[in-house]
Amino acid sequence: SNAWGYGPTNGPDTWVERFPNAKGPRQSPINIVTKEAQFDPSLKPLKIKYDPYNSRDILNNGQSFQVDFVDDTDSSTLTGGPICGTYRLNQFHFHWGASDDRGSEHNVDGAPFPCELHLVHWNTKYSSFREAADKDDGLAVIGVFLKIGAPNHQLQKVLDALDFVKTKGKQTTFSNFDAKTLLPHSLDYWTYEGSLTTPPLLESVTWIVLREVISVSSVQMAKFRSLFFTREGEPQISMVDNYRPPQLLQGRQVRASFQ
Ligand SMILES: CCN[C@H]1CN(CCOC)S(=O)(=O)c2sc(S(N)(=O)=O)cc21
Ligand SMILES: [Zn+2]
Repeated sequence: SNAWGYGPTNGPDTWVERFPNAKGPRQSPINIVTKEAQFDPSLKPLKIKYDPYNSRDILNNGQSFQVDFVDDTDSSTLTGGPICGTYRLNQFHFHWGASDDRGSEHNVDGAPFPCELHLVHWNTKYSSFREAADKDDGLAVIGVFLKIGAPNHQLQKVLDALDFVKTKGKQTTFSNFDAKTLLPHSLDYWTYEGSLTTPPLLESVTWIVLREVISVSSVQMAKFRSLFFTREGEPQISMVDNYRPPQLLQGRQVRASFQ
């Protein structure tokens, strides 16, 4: 099928054929060169308020798995930081590799991490997530790197649900999950103007990449890799290496919230 993906015939290098944004001026992810990220004292601290009551379900969408949130009120929001106004949490998902030496989308000083968490928020100046998704200031995504170390007990709650969403299209209820428990202690961040890292590659994302990592064990990484890109009953293709490589900065400035 001609659907986009991460394989040899439909992967990131082929996306430009159907999604011309791939050649745009503000594409993501990027390699963050820490020495070139300029401290900006005007950047505010991130203010993150997540209500566990809003978590709804977990879904294998055939490219990653995501935890969806009810976003019809301002109970799970992101404010402050580089953004103006209030952005609501819509979903979070991950990108990971076939082995621990790769998997993240952003790189730091040329190095990838085994996994990267994305928390996707939309600007409430627009009437819905779908309306916000293609506006210059429509989305704000918090990126968190995962590094191999001690098992992450908060993450384990998410991983335990993966047994029920092994194949594309599967979803199950996932309630009462506090996404804040996935964040590191420090909310120091790098920020730059970018895009979705998957088709349609819309240039509508203010990226907020946290400097502090969270831990994940190698056993937990194997659980991510137990998922499939494919539907039940189709020949199985393991869901691994679902990351886009870094894109050209094209003159953009990466700012740091810390010195
Ligand atoms: C598999 C499809 N992924 C995308 C689906 N959505 C786009 C909806 O277009 C109308 S979305 O806004 O939820 C996001 S955020 C995101 S990333 N990796 O940049 O954080 C990718 C996608
Ligand atoms: Zn993502």
